Amino acid sequence: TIWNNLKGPWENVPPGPIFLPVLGSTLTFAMGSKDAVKFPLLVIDAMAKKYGEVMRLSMGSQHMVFLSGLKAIKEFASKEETTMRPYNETLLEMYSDGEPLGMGIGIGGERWKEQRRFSARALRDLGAGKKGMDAKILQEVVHAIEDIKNRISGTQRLTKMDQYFDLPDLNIIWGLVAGIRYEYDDPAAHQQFDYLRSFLQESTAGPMTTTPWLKYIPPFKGIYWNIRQTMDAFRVLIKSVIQDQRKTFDSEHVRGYIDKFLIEQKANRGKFFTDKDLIINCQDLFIAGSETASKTLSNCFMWLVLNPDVQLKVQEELDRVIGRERHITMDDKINLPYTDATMMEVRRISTPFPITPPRTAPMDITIQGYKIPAGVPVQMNIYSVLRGEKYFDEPDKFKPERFLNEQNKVVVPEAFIPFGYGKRRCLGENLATVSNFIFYANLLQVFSFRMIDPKNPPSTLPCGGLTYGPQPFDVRVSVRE
Ligand code: HEM
Repeated sequence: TIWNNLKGPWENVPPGPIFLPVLGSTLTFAMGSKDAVKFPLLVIDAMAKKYGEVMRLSMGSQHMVFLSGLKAIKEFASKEETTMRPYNETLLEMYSDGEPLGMGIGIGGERWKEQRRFSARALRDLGAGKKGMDAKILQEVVHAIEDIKNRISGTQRLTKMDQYFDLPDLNIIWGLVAGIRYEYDDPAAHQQFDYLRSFLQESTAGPMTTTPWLKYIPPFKGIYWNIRQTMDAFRVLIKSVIQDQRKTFDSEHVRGYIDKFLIEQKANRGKFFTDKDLIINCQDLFIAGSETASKTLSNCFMWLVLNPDVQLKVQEELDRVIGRERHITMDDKINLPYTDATMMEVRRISTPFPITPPRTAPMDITIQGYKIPAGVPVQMNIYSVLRGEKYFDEPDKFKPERFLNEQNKVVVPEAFIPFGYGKRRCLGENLATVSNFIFYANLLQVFSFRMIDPKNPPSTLPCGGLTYGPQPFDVRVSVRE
C-alpha cells in the first residue's frame, strides 16, 4: 500500500529503498554504514550504485531524488525550469530567520534571478578572477607566509592544517565584500569562523531539514537553536559592517560588493534591492565561498604530503619556470601545467561540495525516463561523477597527469564538474580558481610540506556536513633551501 501511494503523482517512479511512514528510508540509510551520520555522502553514493542514477530516497516524510552520473545531472541542470530551490521552512529558519532571500541556497524564481544577475556582474567588476584581485590575494599570501614562518619557528610543525586556510580565505571574501581584512590573531575573525562552522560542518543540519520534527527533540533541538543563534550573530555583524560602509560611502571609491549594492539601491533599478537582500547575499558569499575554497587548499597539502614525489615535481616546475625571486601570479598559470593539473586533481578527488543543495521544478519533469513530480527536491551527486570509473580511470587514485595531454597541456574533461552544472553553477568559480592557485603555488615556492609521522598518515576520508574537508591533521613544514 505504501508503494501504491507513490503511484499517481509518481508513476514511473525512480527506484529507491523501501520506506515507512514518518521514518521514510531513514532506517535503511542508517544501516547503510556504521558511520552513516558522519559520512552521509558515502552512504548516498553506495545506494546510488545499487538503485541507479535517478534514485528516490525518502528521508523522514520527505520524498527526494538524488541524481548521479553526468547524463542525469546534465539533463536536469540544464533545464530552465529546474533553477528553483524548494521551499524548506526549517532550512530557512536556520539560515535566514525564516525568510526566503539571497542568491544561494535559500531561493529561486524572480528574486534569485535578479540577485544572481547583479552579483555575477558585481563580482566581475570587482575583479574576482581578474588582475585587480590577483594583487589583493597575493598580499594575503604574503601575510600567510610570514604567519607560517612564525608558527613553525623551532618546531617545524603547523598544527591544524585542515583549518589553516579558513582565516586567509575569510579575508579574501571580506576583501571582496567590503575591502577589509582581519589579522590572523584577531579573536573576532576566529569567532566568525566558529559561526560559519556551526552550520557548514553540522552533519545533522541536512537531516533536520528533511525530518523537521527532529528539531523539537534533544539532542537535535540544541543543535537547531545553536545554528539559529550563531547565524543570527553572523548577520548582526554583517549588518554593522553595512551600516559603517553606508556612513562612509564614496561613489568614487567603491570598496566592494556592499558599495556596489548600495549604488544599485540608490539607482532604484531592481525590485529586490532591500537591506535584507543585501545581508543574506553577503551571508551567501561567506557560506558558499569561504570553506569551499579553504578546504580545497587544506586538501591540496594533504594529498601532497601523501605523494611527496608529486610535490617535488611541482616544485621542480616552479623553480624551472619562475625561480625564487618573484611571486607567482595568474599570468604564470598557463606556463605551469603540472602545478595546475595537481590542483585540478585535488578538486576532483576531494571535492568540497559533493552534493549540491536541493533544486526543484514547479511542474512535473522527466529525467532519464523517470517522472519527478513538481516540488520534489532534487540533489545532484557531483561526487559520483568526479569519482566515477566511467569518467576517470582509477578514480580513487591521485594522478595529476590525467589532466595533461601528450603536449603537456592541461585538458579539462567534460566530467570535471566540481563547480556544478547549468544555470545555478557556482558563482565564485573564477575567484576560487585564482585564490586557490595563487596560494598553492606561492606556498610551494617557499615551503616544503611533509607528514609528521609516516606510520600514521592523514586520512583521506572526507569530514563535514554541507561542505567537506580533510580530517584533522598537522604537517611538518620547512623553508626550502
Ligand atoms: C573551491 C571552491 C568552490 C567550489 C568547489 C564550489 C562549488 C559550488 C557548487 C558545487 C555549487 C552548487 C551549484 C548548484 O547548486 O547547482 C556552488 C554554488 C555557489 N557558489 Fe561555489 N564553490 C566554490 C567557491 C565559491 C566562492 C569563492 C564563491 C563566492 C565568493 C562561491 C559562490 C557560490 C554561490 C553564490 C553559489 C550559489 C549559486 C546559486 O544558487 O545560484 N563559491 N558552488
